[in-house]
Amino acid sequence: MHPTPTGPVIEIDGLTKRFGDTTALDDVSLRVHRGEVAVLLGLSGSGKSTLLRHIDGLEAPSSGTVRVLGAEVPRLRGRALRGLRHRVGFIFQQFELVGPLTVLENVLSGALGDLRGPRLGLFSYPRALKHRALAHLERVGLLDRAYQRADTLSGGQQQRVAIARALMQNPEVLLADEPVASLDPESSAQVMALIREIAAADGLTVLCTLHQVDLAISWADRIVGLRHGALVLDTPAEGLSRAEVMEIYGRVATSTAELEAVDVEAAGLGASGREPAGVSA
Ligand SMILES: Nc1ncnc2c1ncn2[C@@H]1O[C@H](COP(=O)(O)OP(=O)(O)OP(=O)(O)O)[C@@H](O)[C@H]1O
Repeated sequence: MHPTPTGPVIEIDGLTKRFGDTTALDDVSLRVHRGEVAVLLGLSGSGKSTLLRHIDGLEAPSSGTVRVLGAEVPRLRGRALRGLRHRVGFIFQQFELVGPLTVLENVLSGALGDLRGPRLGLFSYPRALKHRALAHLERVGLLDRAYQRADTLSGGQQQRVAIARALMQNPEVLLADEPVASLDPESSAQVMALIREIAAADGLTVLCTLHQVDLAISWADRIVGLRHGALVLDTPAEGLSRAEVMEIYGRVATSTAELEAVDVEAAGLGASGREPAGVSA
């Protein structure tokens, strides 16, 4: 359990990020409070990953401020930056596990920040850490897979291992960058339900990018929409209609077929990964 709220966990003000001629984020201001579960929606290239990366100090702003858990992230260096990253778990679309290692070793690697020096093999980890790792595996329903090679698991199982690894940090914030983009609908639903359950139990603040509009509405407390790097929607998810959300994508779609077509393009499964034809910015 984490301390009671004393203000926003994530405070972003006037954040602009340019990569050469590309404005990836355009004057974004956002507050996320402790325990909130928010989804970032937007077309491919709208700046979602770049926003998450600023929160973890992986990108530095061109202008504006990013405060996370009270720290000015762009000013952090060395130990202070590692300290922040310890409190912020990050899970990714491609799980980022070490395939030939066991599931348990992958989970244990989440605690490497607590240990001095590299670790080779299971015997090199303290027993107490192994117990913690096994407890997290039990929590994600994979205790029976602890000694299996990570790359022999299904995609959904691998993402659950990645969640267990993130939990080894005992994080206060969880960032998830398209955590279910490579999963089938059933595994997606399981992984998202698991994140929600853990967030509620541990008081985690979650910011998650997704491409599935319906899943976002049913799963999140709050929907934040980015379009061309600018924040164009920030609203509670409850009661939100799909059509309202689709405005993020540049138009109000009218038919189910049209909505589905936009979802496919938004997920980068369409031909271009850019805005649908006929969309005006
Ligand atoms: N390191 C970089 N160098 C140059 N351009 C970058 C870099 N990172 C991101 N961009 C550009 O910034 C814009 C936003 O990219 P970002 O990855 O944040 O979008 P996204 O909404 O997460 O997209 P997707 O849904 O496809 O992951 C894009 O135009 C991208 O090409």
